[in-house]
Amino acid sequence: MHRCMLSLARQSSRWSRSHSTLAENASGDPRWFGWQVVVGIEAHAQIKSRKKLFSDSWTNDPPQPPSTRVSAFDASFPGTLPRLNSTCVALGVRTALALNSNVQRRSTFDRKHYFYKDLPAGYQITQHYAPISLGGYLMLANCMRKVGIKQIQLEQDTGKSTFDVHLGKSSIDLNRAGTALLEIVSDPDMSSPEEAGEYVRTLQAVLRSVAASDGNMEQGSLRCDVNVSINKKGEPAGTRCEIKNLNSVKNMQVAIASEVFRHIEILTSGQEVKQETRGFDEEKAETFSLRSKEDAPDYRYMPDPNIPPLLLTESYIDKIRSSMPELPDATRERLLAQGLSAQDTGVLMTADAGREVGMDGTFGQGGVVAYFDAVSEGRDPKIVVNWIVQVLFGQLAARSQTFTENQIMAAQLGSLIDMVQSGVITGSSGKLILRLMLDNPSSKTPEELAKEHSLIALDKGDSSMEAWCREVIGSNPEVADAIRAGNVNVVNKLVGRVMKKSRGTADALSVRKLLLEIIAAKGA
Ligand SMILES: Nc1ncnc2c1ncn2[C@@H]1O[C@H](COP(=O)(O)OP(=O)(O)OP(=O)(O)O)[C@@H](O)[C@H]1O
Ligand SMILES: [Mg+2]
Ligand SMILES: [Mg+2]
Repeated sequence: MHRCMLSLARQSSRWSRSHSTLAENASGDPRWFGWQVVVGIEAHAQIKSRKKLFSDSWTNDPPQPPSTRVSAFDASFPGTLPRLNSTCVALGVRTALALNSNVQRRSTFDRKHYFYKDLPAGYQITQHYAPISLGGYLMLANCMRKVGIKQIQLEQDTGKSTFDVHLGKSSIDLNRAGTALLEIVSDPDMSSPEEAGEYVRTLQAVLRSVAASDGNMEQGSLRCDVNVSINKKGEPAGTRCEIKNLNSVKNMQVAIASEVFRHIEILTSGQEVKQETRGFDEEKAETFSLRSKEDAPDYRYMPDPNIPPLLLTESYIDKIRSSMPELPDATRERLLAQGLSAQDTGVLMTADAGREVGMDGTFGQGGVVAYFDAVSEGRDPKIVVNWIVQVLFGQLAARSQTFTENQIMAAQLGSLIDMVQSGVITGSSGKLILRLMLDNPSSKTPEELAKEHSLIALDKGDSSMEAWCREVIGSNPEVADAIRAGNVNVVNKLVGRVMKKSRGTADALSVRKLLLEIIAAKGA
């Protein structure tokens, strides 16, 4: 990545040097003075369903040995027929509604033909002529932009082929073949790499909130093709190039910027941009040609004769509409209204790993926001978010675990927080109990653990607390003298020693107070 950024910086400075005259009448982005950038994104989201789009085969989650999750239909055996998975349709409709798109009462499936080793049928089933949903938009909060959605279509994923250079052999894995995808096609409404990045992140959050997809670019459950063109202000849109196979938001942004610089160089040297499909070389931070428009395959789209039109009733769509979960914009507003900082809200929402979907498309538990909601029920949200973000996330990170591995139940964390708030245990004992719960997950209550480990906070009047204070004063007479002479701050040295003796069960403020009382009484 470092190299990518360097290379971009190089290109950027080269450009601004050679075109400094344009800078004076600059319009828009200083990185490409005088030019307008247009970006449209085709996102392919893998639908989080346990079965494939047209077969009864399980999907490959968690990943299984190659070609063990494949039915005769996915392997394209003669005589097999597709049967549409209703969960995938429900999740498609849910996504469409979340993107303010118009769900079509009638949609159809088509065959898109091309020959590739990971596509046994020689065609992919998609919705070319009549997609499940048309129109819509996504609001980007930071850059204040409304990005239009052109359409959303249901389609099949392909298998995977890998090439072993040492053996000189290609291998095909059909586990992914036939898995359901949603292709979400945006309008060309974005005008910078950053806006494209925000679009993808916002889309990820929406997909996760409706539990339609994990939307993870690195793991391939969200794959984006970006279309980029440039033009001068007031002139018609330029010729677009489509960049495929981008595996992170960061790479996507670098690819767009490098593509913009490439178009500028072509246009300023008097040539024309050719419409192309391009790949992205991460090492060089550059795009490269895959095929030109002339070489584009003729997909010979035709209606799939084996799949009848998908007819959705208004009441079916309404039922899904009325069971829609809270969408990210609404969640953010709700958390902010509860007094959480923008930063904590962002952390909770970013960590919200998505929810499990049942076979019927119903939601289970699992997301960070749902966890926060459960713990903060009847408690101060700001205190709860602090425990989750600072303490729990910190401890999980120290164990290289993610939130999905968190074994502390919301009820356990809730009573732990109550115990600290009411002074039954000290804050440091609370953190210790949380660590114990992570190390040895069990259904034990924090109270039981506190008793088991003798962590119940000591009263100021507790005899052992007074004994420890006297002991510490006795062995540090010079500190006691300094305090009597007016240097009260050094009492903290003694507080630390008493806390150590109490193994954190004493409350620091009470210890401080008691120490000062004893020292003053002695001095009198
Ligand atoms: N001038 C342009 N500059 C940048 N992007 C554009 C421009 N015109 C259209 N686009 C974007 O290009 C994408 C076109 O996607 P679409 O699925 O409609 O067609 P396709 O790329 O030709 O087909 P395929 O699905 O086979 O890749 C859309 O996201 C659209 O917003
Ligand atoms: Mg497309
Ligand atoms: Mg395309």
